[in-house]
Amino acid sequence: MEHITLNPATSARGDIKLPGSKSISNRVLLLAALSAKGETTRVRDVLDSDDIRVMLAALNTLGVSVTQVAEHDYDVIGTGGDFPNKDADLFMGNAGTAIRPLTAVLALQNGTYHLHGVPRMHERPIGDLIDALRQIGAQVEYKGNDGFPPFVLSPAVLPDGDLSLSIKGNVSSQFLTAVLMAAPLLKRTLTIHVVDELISKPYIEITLNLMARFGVNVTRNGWSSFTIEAGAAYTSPKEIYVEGDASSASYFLALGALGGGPLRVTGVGLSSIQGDVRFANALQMMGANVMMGENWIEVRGIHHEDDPDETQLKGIELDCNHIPDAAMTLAAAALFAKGSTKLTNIASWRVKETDRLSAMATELRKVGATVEEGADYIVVTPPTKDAWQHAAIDTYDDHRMAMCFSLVALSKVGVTINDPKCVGKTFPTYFEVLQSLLK
Ligand SMILES: O=C(O)C1=C[C@@H](OP(=O)(O)O)[C@@H](O)[C@H](O)C1
Ligand SMILES: C=C(OP(=O)(O)O)C(=O)O
Repeated sequence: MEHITLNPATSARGDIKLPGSKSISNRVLLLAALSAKGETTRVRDVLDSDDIRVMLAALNTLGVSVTQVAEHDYDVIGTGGDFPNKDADLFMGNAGTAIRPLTAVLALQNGTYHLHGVPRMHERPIGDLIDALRQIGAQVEYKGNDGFPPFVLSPAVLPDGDLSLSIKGNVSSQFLTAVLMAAPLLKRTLTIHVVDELISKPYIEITLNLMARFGVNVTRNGWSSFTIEAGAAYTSPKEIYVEGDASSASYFLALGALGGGPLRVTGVGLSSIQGDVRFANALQMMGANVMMGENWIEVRGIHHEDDPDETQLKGIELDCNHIPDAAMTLAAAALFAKGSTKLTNIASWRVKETDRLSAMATELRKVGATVEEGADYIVVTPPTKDAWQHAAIDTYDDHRMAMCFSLVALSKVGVTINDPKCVGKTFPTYFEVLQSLLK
């Protein structure tokens, strides 16, 4: 198996420009494609990674004009919400931000579409979204297991008059995002009722913010209902910049905290629309020194009084429902803290790229930590000074497992990461950027 060994490093410092946000790139590419017919949107600073390639390839197959005009910039021509190709087979890889919104949009295209992905995608739930879409007439036939891809969408049969549906929010917020983004295609007033507790709420704020940038304002009643009026239609903002990826920022911010810093990331900051910028607050709770500008975040560690080479973070207890992706980075940073760290309300970890609660517990133990794995929480107690082990970390085809465990390079034993190329899902150049910061 391919692997990368990171030798023990004593510090991490430097300045990096973040790659574009996965969540924003995929939303904006789709919204640009749904904008008024013939309008061109120049989308700048798009992330170059597997998940975005899945969206770009799907739009291309669907007959949308998407032209790369510079390394990270694309011109997308609006279709008025009506894709030219009405019959397509679409490979969705393992990209939640591609398959979920596209399912809702394609269910309303008056066409026939076969959606499928990698084997893990076929284990990731989508039933709550399909159930919601069926309430407004979507025609969906599962081709494997009910509630999971693969499936075939056929032309919807819409009921008359104003529409409403109920959607469950407790497995993934991407289902609500998908229905919100597709709603203007109905050209009827749609009211969405959210049942059960909605998780990962900040991602809904990203969705609403970007829909507004494309001219669609959603009326909301807190987190319980959302209404999109009949006259809503996407219009192109002509040009839009994708922020840096706040989840990718978390690895570097943690490195700065553990490796002394100063470590500055540019691309996200006070004006970010991504919830994962709040990872910086969690690091602050652990004792790191954090500064933020509009478009940058800088972190320094707190040095141990007796040993200036050691940073001294402290364990925390935190409800991480609002930062499900960056929370994984806290679990890895917890290896270096004084005392235990308990991360709660993270049941969704089990249905992502892998069962992340189980994978995280297994790999943290290999390094020497004591770990308690609950149904929806994890408690990490760091190894004692002599209990650190150099481990070969399995990554379960999960980019975040690989990136999180790279923090262990700052221990006295270093770390080996198996199958490091899995970072291609969101950050293909991660290990090169990392090496430039470690000393
Ligand atoms: O909407 C989005 O862009 C995302 C929502 C989150 O998923 P859940 O809502 O399933 O927690 C997050 O984990 C994922 O990486 C991206
Ligand atoms: C959960 C993730 O991805 P997806 O968009 O496929 O849900 C992730 O990137 O951590």
